[in-house]
Amino acid sequence: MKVSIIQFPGTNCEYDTQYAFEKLGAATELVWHKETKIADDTDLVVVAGGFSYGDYLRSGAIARFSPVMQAVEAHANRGGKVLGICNGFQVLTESRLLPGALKRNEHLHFISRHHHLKVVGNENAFLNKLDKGDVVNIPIAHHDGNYYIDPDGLKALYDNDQVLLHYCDAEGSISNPNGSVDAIAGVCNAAKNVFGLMPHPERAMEAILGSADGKAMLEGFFAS
Ligand SMILES: NC(=O)CC[C@H](N)C(=O)O
Repeated sequence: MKVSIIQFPGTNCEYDTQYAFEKLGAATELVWHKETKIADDTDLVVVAGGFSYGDYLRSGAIARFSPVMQAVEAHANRGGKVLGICNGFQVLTESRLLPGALKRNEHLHFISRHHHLKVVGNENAFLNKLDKGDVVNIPIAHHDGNYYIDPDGLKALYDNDQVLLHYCDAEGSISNPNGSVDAIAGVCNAAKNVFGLMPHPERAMEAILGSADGKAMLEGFFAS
């Protein structure tokens, strides 16, 4: 499996992402945002987390215009898989490759800690190694993680199994750290080849660092 990881000025999770996928056995390449091509044989494009363009204007709003995003869009439109983690999720919503938007956290604070997530949708190329209702423990680190979508859009997401993850507590009851609509932590597009989430599975690859639950999430891509 080959994974292409996109870097913008201000991206800071690309090496963690590379480490995580290589640990699972993938070959990886880093792709600078000025590139206009991504390797034709890539199986997965990951838009990594961080603070692209310093989060000026709005998180992801400037990165969305980088040259590489045309190649990411072309890859997605061919049915290729794309995963956006945290700032990558913000870039994908700004690009309209994913529905909804990420607003400033409700309480206006940056949050950096582990948080539990409940699997809502697993019939996709991302979370198929987990069962619906499974609870995983994954770090979050953001100030703009407050997912918003209007009521019609929300209904469409549930009708089409596009809601992937809810924020919850260790027992699986809803626990919303940032004000997201329905405590949504991750979604996919209607075609189910573009995925985005605010939490960082690439930072949860070994128990000694707090959790290895990220493995089971990312392993889904190896199954399909
Ligand atoms: N860890 C990250 O990717 C940070 C995401 C984003 N820039 C925010 O703070 O909301």
